[in-house]
Amino acid sequence: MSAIYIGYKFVIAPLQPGAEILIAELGAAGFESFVEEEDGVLAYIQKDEWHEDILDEVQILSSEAFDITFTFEEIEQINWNEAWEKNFNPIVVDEVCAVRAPFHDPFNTPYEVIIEPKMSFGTGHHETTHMMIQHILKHDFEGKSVLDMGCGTAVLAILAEMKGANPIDAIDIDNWCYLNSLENIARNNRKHITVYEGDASLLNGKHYDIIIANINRNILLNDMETYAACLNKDGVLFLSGFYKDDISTIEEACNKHHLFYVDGLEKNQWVALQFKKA
Ligand SMILES: C[S@@+](CC[C@H](N)C(=O)[O-])C[C@H]1O[C@@H](n2cnc3c(N)ncnc32)[C@H](O)[C@@H]1O
Repeated sequence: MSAIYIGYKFVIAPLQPGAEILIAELGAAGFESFVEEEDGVLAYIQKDEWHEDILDEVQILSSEAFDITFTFEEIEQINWNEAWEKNFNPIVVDEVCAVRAPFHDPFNTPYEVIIEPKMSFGTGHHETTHMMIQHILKHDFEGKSVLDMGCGTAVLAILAEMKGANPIDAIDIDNWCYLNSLENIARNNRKHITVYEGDASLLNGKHYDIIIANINRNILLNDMETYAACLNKDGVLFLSGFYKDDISTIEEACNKHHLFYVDGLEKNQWVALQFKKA
C-alpha cells in the first residue's frame, strides 16, 4: 500500500534560469514531480526508478555557471486510495462530461477529463465534485477568470478551461494535490491553469469573475471574506463541501459579504450552492 520516494532538495544559484534547466534535466533523468521553492527545487523520484548514476545524467550539476548544493532523504507515502483506485470506474455527469482514468477507453461526450487521482480528492465520484461539475456544465465560463480553491486533482479547473475560462488559478494546501494537479493539467493538455500550493493567504490583490471552492464548512466560513474581496462585481461563487444542515450558516456568511444565493443542488445530504456578488 505504499510507494517509497526519494526526495531531493536542490539549492541553486542563480535560481533563474537554473531551476528551469534543472527541472528539465531531472525530468529527463526520471524524476517525477517538482516543487519550486524560494531558494531552489524539491524533486521526487520513486525509489525503484532511482540508480546510483542518475545524477550523472544531469549536466547542470557540473556546470560552472551555477552553484548547486543538494540534500536528499527517503520518503514513505501511504497511498490510502490505492485499493480504491484499482476500482476507479469512469463516470459520466449529465451525459455531457466524462471523468475517467488514463487506462479507460475514451468516451464520446462533449467534455472528457482524464484524471489519475493518486492521493488527491476529486474524481467526480464524490457527491460534492459531481454537483460542482453539474454547476460548471450549466454556467457560462467563456473568457472568464476563475479561481479553483481546494483544487484536489484540478478536475474542476480543467473542466472550467474546457468551457472557455481563461486565466485560471488552482490552489491547494496539500503538496500531493499540488503535484497531482500539475500532472492532470498536463495530461489534459490545458494551457491556462496556474497551480499554487497554499491557502487563501495567496489571494491578496487577486480578482476573478468566478470562484469555485469545494472544501469544507469551516474553511469556507473562515475564508469567505477573502473570496468576496477577490470576486469582481456580478462575480459568481460556487461553494460545496458541506451538508444541507449548514446552508443557513453558509448563506448568512455570504450575505454578510454581499454574496447572494442564486441556485443550489443537493445529493445525499451534501449541497453545492451558487452565489452572486452584488
Ligand atoms: C473536498 S476536496 C475538493 C477537491 C476538488 N476541488 C473536487 O471538487 O473534487 C477539498 C480540497 O481542499 C484542499 N484544502 C483543504 N483546506 C484548504 C485550504 N485552507 N486552502 C486550500 N485548499 C484546501 C484539500 O487538500 C482538498 O484537496
